[in-house]
Amino acid sequence: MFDMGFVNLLQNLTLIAGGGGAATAAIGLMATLMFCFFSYCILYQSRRNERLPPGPYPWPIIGNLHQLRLPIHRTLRHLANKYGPILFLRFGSVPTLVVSSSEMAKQFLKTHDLIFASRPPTSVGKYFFYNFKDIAFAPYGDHWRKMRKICVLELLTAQRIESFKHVRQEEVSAMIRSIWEESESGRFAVNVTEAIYASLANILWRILARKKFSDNDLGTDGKGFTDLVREVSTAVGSLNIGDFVPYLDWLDLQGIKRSLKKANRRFDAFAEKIINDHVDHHMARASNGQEETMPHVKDFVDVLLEVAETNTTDTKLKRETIKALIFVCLSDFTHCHPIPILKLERFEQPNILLTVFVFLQQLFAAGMETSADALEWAMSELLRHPHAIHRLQEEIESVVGQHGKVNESNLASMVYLQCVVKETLRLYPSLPLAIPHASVEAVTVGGYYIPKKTMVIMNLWAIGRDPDVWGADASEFNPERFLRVEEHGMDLSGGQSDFRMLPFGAGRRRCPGSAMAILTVEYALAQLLHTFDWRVEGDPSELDMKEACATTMPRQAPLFAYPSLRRPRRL
Ligand code: HEM
Repeated sequence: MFDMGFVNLLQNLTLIAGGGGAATAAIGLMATLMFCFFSYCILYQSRRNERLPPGPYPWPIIGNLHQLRLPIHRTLRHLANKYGPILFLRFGSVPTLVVSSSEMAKQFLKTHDLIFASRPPTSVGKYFFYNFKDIAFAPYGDHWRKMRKICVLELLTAQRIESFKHVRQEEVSAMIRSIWEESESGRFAVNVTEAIYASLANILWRILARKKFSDNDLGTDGKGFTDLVREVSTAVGSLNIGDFVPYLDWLDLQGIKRSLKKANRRFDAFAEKIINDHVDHHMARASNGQEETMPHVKDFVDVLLEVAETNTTDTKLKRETIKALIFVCLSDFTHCHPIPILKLERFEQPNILLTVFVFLQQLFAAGMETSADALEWAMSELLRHPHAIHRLQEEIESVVGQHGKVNESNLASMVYLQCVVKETLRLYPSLPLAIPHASVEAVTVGGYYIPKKTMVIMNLWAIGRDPDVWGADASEFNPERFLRVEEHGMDLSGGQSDFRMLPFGAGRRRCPGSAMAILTVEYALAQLLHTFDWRVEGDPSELDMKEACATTMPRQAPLFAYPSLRRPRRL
């Protein structure tokens, strides 16, 4: 993510430095350079007085950005090996701290959690997430607290997750069938990566909005959902110069702000369609008297609309209006259409629908790729370690029998499966650099002065592979390590005191979706291995394991493998 952005960034800096002939740009550049130079002098005056953590010396304007290389988490670990587990850098003019050990992570995410619970202001939060109306990019404060509460108490509760059991069952079974069909009964290798991503996207869409969406649901002109996700992903994955060199922000050199605003408009229209669909559905059920007689499983949009109805005074007002309008419409149902209701509502009270939109987008983004990445890495490592596959298959069979189907309730008895998933997340945390934190005030940590508004990057990838904690084989896939007493029963949710690995972060901003993610990954993995034996072309130990550099950390090359049915069965 950062790397692509960095390449763009350097290109753009070179471009404007070249003049381009535009008088405005030239004047802007001169002013900017002078401003940067003086800011730089002032900042480094303070650096001499305070004991900042160690780090390489920054260049004017771009700071240490020129030192970032692909993949960024590896570069940052390399720098940490040289300068220490808290490393001070400057991304443009933004003071940036990289934390690379579990001991230091504990200082930031436990001892001083409150000070580091905010987020740096980025253009993604501003232009795509409706000026930080989301949860993941929102600064610490009232809005974030409200969003977090809705997430934890309404959307991602154990009960709610359980209520979508049938969705996971149906979609994982559909994935298994499609893998078998695509391989033409095991004769051809299948694209396991593609199958996993499609299945997890279907699961998440059904949890969020009741139905799966295809490209055509967004647009039939080839500008469908995939295109939108790609557009946003590119914008999110680009390092916006303006975020780090604020004096250049107004120039929008890479066109990122334009692109985010455009993507936001397209997503907004799509999300509105989803809401319309929910109002339609609700009205149809109400008119048939089904709301009382046939309760249905509520998806996240249902829950959010309900929360909006009951939560606060202003949202209540809006829901009352909706109810009144629905009532009016119901009194003459045949002549009513829900869309005008929503148009009117949006006009009157944009905040509630906005919250729903933002939640939809963000939970999809946060939940889909992360879980899919974990599953594809687990499959990749297992394919390289046949003894681990064998042990896992034996365990699954001992719990469900040869012909039985895996049930989510069986997972608690599958200890080795849990070890495999933990080991995968240790080596391949889906967000290798978490989501940047920001300090809300100056503080001293580990004897070093950390200025206010410092961006803090947790190198979760480096923490999970620290040989001081995990031993000389820290970079090896060895699920058995989690059977040892010290690691057995290790809780990954980040809400406890164990900081040896942090795939879901820790403290106030830890991932609220960890339980759902682990359940989905364990269940899908168990089904994939209980149904099929797997092999790859050539020597499994030679399987390409390079990671791609995106917002998350997927495989660089898709995983292809041959499935063969373990027992004759109907799929
Ligand atoms: C294997 C799967 C997943 C991994 C490895 C993962 C990891 C993470 C990490 C590292 C963070 C940042 C923590 C920090 O800032 O310190 C995060 C935040 C977040 N995750 Fe996940 N996640 C996963 C799945 C999910 C799922 C399934 C959902 C919900 C559907 C979800 C929702 C979120 C949200 C909303 C945040 C922002 C929290 C905040 O800023 O308060 N994640 N996740």
